[in-house]
Amino acid sequence: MKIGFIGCGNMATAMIRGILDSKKVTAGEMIASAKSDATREKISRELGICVAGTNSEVVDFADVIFLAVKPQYYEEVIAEIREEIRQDQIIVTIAPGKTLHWLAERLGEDKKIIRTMPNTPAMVKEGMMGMCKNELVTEEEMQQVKEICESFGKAEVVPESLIDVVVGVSGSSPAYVFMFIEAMADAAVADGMPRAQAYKFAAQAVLGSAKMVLETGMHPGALKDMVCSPGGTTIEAVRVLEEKGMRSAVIEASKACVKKGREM
Ligand SMILES: NC(=O)C1=CN([C@@H]2O[C@H](COP(=O)(O)OP(=O)(O)OC[C@H]3O[C@@H](n4cnc5c(N)ncnc54)[C@H](O)[C@@H]3O)[C@@H](O)[C@H]2O)C=CC1
Ligand SMILES: O=C(O)[C@@H]1CCC=N1
Repeated sequence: MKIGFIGCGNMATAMIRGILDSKKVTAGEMIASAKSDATREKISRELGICVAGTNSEVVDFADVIFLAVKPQYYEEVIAEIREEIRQDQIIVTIAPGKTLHWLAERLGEDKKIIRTMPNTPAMVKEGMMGMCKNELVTEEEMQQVKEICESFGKAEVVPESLIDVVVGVSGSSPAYVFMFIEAMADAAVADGMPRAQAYKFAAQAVLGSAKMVLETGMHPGALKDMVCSPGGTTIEAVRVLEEKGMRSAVIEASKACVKKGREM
């Protein structure tokens, strides 16, 4: 399976690295287009894949084509490649808001389309992707693309009605988690810990807590209770977090994120 990326910024680079490292696809079976000479030189040097100066070259070469440009460029890129896409190719989108219906209207109703939402932890092969497809993509093709995407983390098929929710819970949420880590580290710095050490302690606490949720299968509330000793330190922190509306802030932020995605 030959894989192409139109646009090669943060997300595409992370995904390409994962795919190459998995050895499911060789560098010779991958291509990416980029607009500037500087980006083309960087992709070629860092990833060793074929680099195209035009999006047509990607369409000409690949069986599976990831549209990895920002949502505001989707319309223009689709108009550019629409006539060149063959019915046996699969278009994979990674932008929020662009529904299968919106995409089929522009790409053509006869085109195979998979709509996904990845996230930047793909850079360290700990990504989380939600994906859905139109009826022209077979179950076997979906499975093949899913396996490719699992080379940079986890991937799960969801109904299209949940893709906007995926943006809030995993597509955008790394940003909230980074803010949480930064805030915890700021507090540690305020109490005298060197900054680099503070980031390490805060990030490892988040990593370990996430692993506990995934690996124990226990309820997050029960895991929280295990940390809170009666009359101890943690319950004091929990009391202040509740007073400051932490849960509500996260829920409202995530709902604003999902709402924005639906409007895009
Ligand atoms: N950054 C993130 O955390 C996530 C991003 N996404 C989505 O992934 C997509 C890409 O986002 P990023 O990688 O963050 O953006 P980016 O800005 O890092 O990369 C986009 C690349 O596309 C190139 N580009 C723009 N117009 C082009 C054209 N006409 N032809 C070829 N290349 C073109 C740009 O020069 C740039 O290198 C977006 O749709 C975004 O919404 C999805 C999930 C997470
Ligand atoms: O902020 C955004 O619009 C993109 C989509 C999910 C993460 N970043």
